[in-house]
Amino acid sequence: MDIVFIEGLQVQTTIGYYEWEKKIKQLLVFDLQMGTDTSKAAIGDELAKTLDYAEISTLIDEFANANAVDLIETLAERLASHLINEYGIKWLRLKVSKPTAVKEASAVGVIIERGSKTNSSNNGCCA
Ligand SMILES: Nc1nc2c(c(=O)[nH]1)N=C([C@H](O)[C@@H](O)CO)CN2
Repeated sequence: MDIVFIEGLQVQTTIGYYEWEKKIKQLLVFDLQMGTDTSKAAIGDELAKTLDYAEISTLIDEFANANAVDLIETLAERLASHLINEYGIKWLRLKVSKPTAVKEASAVGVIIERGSKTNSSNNGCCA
């Protein structure tokens, strides 16, 4: 399986459990790996046949700003689900970091993996 990735995508948004957090914007950083077959785009040199990382970066910014939630777990889960449904992604790994949340740490956050890397056309054998 090939991967299209986005690393260090910075998004300012409203996120947090505490009341004071609901009145401000804070920095989130997104790292995303999406399993795909990049050869389909490479054969004809066609953007339409791959996952457009620029389009998906814009989508992540808009999604985070349209979905104010308490926990980064909730944002990560909803975003992963949206990407899988919208782009037919079979497997993804999403890291959401909140760099300013704990002053003693450079970043805190969550990493989730959804879907399967197994190629369904070979009956689960020998991925
Ligand atoms: N596992 C998590 N722990 C915490 C979260 C979170 O989203 N997931 N959020 C907070 C607060 O919003 C915090 O960021 C305020 O500094 C605390 N712990």
